[in-house]
Amino acid sequence: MLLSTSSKTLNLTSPQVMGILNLTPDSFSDGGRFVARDAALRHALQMVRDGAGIIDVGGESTRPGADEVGEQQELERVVPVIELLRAELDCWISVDTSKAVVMREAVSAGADLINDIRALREPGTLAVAAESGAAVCLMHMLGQPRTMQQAPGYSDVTVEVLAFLEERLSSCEQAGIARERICLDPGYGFGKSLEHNYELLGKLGRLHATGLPLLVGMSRKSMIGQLLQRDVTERLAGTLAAHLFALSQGAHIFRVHDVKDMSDAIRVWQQAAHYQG
Ligand SMILES: Nc1nc2[nH]c(S[C@@H](C(=O)O)c3ccccc3)nc2c(=O)[nH]1
Repeated sequence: MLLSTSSKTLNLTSPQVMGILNLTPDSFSDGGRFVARDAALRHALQMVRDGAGIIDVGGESTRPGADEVGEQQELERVVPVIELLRAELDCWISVDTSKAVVMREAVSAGADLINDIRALREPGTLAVAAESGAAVCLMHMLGQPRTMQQAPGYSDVTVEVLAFLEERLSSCEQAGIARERICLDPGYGFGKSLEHNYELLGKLGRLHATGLPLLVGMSRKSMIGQLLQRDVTERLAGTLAAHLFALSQGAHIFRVHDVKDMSDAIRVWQQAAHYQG
């Protein structure tokens, strides 16, 4: 299975680790320690050495209740770092944004993948993504980050997430974005209760109905913390378990903070899976 841009292809026959590069002062787990650009570059270089095939650059915290970040502020955080990474790294670079202008400038600066938690529903984003030639990740979210965790409700979370992603898929195809450029993400932690998240993980295989690559991101999230009663610095074991379960269900891309640990876990899992009956 592959994920393509208009000029590059990512080979997904092997699991790909997406390393998180938070450039936000209020990002809930890194506490903004990577705001300085050289620190961001050093962290990205280390994540590539540790096995990351994609670096995900984010300038807007999507922490529930987080304040919206302005366009100019997000541009100033994200674009110079993507330029720096592009000059130094051969890996894929993704930009975690929902703003059309940030998508356009980030791809111009060298981003290969638009990672939009709002699945290209904001004004102008479908057109910008289509003309950018970049790959796209469409993620499910119920509501908006400020309110999404207040009382999320579904009749069948897996059915509804799949229906949402298929609707966004057809909007993308109508806008001229080829399926080969698209991967899908159930959006763990985005408008889901603890039970919704685990049902969505247990039934992740249902999303293969789309025939598209699946990206999952559960790293250090409350679905781990609430279940285990662990704070954000103590969620590595739970994060690895959740992502290896997703791998066993055929997921392709894993968005994590702890790249070295995820890379090691994948290698051990693959060594055993190689001999499976
Ligand atoms: N595609 C894709 N992009 C993503 N961006 C993020 S923000 C997330 C975090 O853990 O950084 C987060 C979620 C909730 C609160 C704070 C931070 N999560 C995803 C994901 O699950 N999938």
